[in-house]
Amino acid sequence: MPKVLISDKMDPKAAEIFRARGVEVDEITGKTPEELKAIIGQYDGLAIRSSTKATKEILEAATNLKVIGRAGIGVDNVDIPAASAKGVVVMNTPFGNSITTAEHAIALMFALARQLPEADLSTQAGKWEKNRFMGVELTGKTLGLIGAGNIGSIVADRAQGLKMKVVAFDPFLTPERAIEMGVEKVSLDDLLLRADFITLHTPLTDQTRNILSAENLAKTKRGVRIINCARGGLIDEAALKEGLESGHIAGAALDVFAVEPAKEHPLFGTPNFVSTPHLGASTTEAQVNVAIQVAEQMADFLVSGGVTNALNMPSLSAEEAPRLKPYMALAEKLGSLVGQLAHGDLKNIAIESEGAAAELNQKPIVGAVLAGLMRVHSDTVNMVNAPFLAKERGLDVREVRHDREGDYHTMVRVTVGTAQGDRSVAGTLFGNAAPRLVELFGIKVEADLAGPMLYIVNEDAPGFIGRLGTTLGEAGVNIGTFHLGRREAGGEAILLLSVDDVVSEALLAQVRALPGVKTAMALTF
Ligand SMILES: NC(=O)C1=CN([C@@H]2O[C@H](COP(=O)(O)OP(=O)(O)OC[C@H]3O[C@@H](n4cnc5c(N)ncnc54)[C@H](O)[C@@H]3O)[C@@H](O)[C@H]2O)C=CC1
Ligand SMILES: O=C(O)CCC(=O)C(=O)O
Repeated sequence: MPKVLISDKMDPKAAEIFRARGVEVDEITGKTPEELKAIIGQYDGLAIRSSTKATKEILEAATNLKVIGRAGIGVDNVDIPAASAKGVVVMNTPFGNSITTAEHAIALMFALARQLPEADLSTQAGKWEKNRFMGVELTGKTLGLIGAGNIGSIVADRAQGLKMKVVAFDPFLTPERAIEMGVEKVSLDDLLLRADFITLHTPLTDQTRNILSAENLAKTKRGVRIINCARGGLIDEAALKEGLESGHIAGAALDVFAVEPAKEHPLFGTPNFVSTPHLGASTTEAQVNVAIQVAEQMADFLVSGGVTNALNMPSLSAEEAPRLKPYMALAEKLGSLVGQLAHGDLKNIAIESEGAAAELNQKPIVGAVLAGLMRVHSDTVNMVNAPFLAKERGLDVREVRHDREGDYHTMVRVTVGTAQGDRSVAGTLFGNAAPRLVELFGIKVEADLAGPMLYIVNEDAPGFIGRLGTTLGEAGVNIGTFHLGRREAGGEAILLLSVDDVVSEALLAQVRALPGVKTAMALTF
C-alpha cells in the first residue's frame, strides 16, 4: 500500500481521500528539515503547502518518493530540477485557491484605502479619532495589475465591479485577451505612471524579481497604494519603507515577504503599512478545494499511474509514454528556446511535425512546446494547463503534420509570430532518443540544448572565436560544447555554447562589446 506524508497543515478532507483510495497517510506537521530528512525515506508521496521546503537535501533522503503534491499554486518551495532528476513528479493545484487569493488582494486594497487596521486599533483603544482617518474612494481610480493570469484576471473582474479602471502589464497578455478582460494593456512604465493602486500577481522569476525596484517605485504616482499577495521578492522592501516614510507611497499591504516567516521586519510599524502572514489562500473554501484536489491527484498517480497537473511530467497513457517521452523533451526544449529568444508579444505559434514525429499523438508534443515556451515566464505552467492558458490568452496555436520526410527521419519545427516577423527553430532526435537542435532562425546549427548556454549572433569574420574564447577563459567560464552555424561565408553567424555556469550580466556585457557581436544572451535549459 503506498504511503503519503502530509507535512503541512491541510484540510482533513485530504487524509480522508487518501484513506478511501487505499493510500496510507501520516499527518506530521512542524518538522525541522533535519527531522523531515530522517523520516522522508518511508514515504511514496509528500503532500505540502508552503511551509515544507522540498529541497535537494530532503529529496536526496527521499529514497522511495514518487510524487510531491502542492496543495496550492506556487511551487517555489520545491526544488523541481532536483525532483525531476530523482524522477519525482511534482503536482500543484493551479486553480483551487485563485478566487480566495484575489479576494484577499481586494480586501487589502480596501484596508489601505480606508486605513482599516489603524482605525480598528485606535477605536478599540478607546480613542474615537474620527478626524484622523480620512480615506479615498476606489470608484474611478486606476488599478495597475502586474500579472494578468488566473488571479490577476479575477482581481481585474472584481475591481471593475468596484468601478475602477484597470490597466495591466503582462508580457503574455494578448491584446484580444485584454479586450475580453476589459483591461487596458500597458507598458510597465505607463502603469507606474498612471496607477492609483498597484497589485502584483506574477510568480517570482528572474524577470519579475524586484519588479518594483527602488527605481520603479520612484516612477509611481505620488500617493500610490501597493498590494502584494503573490510572492515576496517582487518588491524592494527597503525602498518601499523609504517611500512610505517620505509619503510618496500612501500605503502598502504585503501578504508575502522576501523571507518567510517574517516574524521581525523593518517594515513593521511603518506608517500606512498593513501586513498579513501569507494568508492569501487561507479560506475554508480554498483549503477544502486544494486539499481534495491534491489528494485525488496524488492518489490517482500512486494507485493507477494517472498524471494530472504535473509540472515536470506530461499527462500520458502507459502505452504512449515510452515513444513520446523523447519527443516531449525535444518539444519542451524548442519551446523554451523560442520563449527565451523571441521578444515582445507572441501572436501565434505553429508546431510542425514531419517524418516519424508526424505519426505520433501531437497533443503531448504541442503541450510540451507550449509548456517550455510559457515556463520562461511562469513556473506554474505545466503540460496540462499550457494549452488551456495559451487559448485563454489568445495565442493562436497551429498544429501541422507533414507526410513528407525531409533531411531528417523525424523533425519538429516551432515557428512563432512576433512583431519582428516569424521566428523558427527545428530539432530532431538522434538515435530516436537524444533531442538535438538542427536549425535556428533559418541557420543550420546542431546543438544539445542542455544546462546554461550562451547564444551569440555575430558577423562571420576571422579571429572572433579566439577573442570570445579568451574573454570567457579570462572570466573563468569553462566551455562544454561549441556549436556554430552561418547563413553564408562572411554573413551572419550563430554560436551556441554550453557553459559550466550561468554567464553573469557583467560577462555578457563584455561579450556584447566584442567587435562584430550583434546579440549575446544567456539561456538555460
Ligand atoms: N498569497 C498567497 O497565499 C498566494 C499566492 N499565490 C501566488 O500568486 C501568483 C500568481 O498566481 P496565478 O495568477 O495563479 O499565476 P498565473 O501563472 O496564472 O499568472 C501569472 C501571470 O504573471 C505573468 N507574468 C510572468 N512574468 C511576468 C512579468 N515579467 N511581468 C508581468 N507579468 C508576468 C504571466 O504571464 C501570467 O499571466 C503566483 O506567484 C502564486 O504563487 C497564489 C495563491 C495564493
Ligand atoms: O498554502 C498556502 O497557504 C499558500 C498558498 C500559496 O502561496 C500558493 O498557492 O501559491
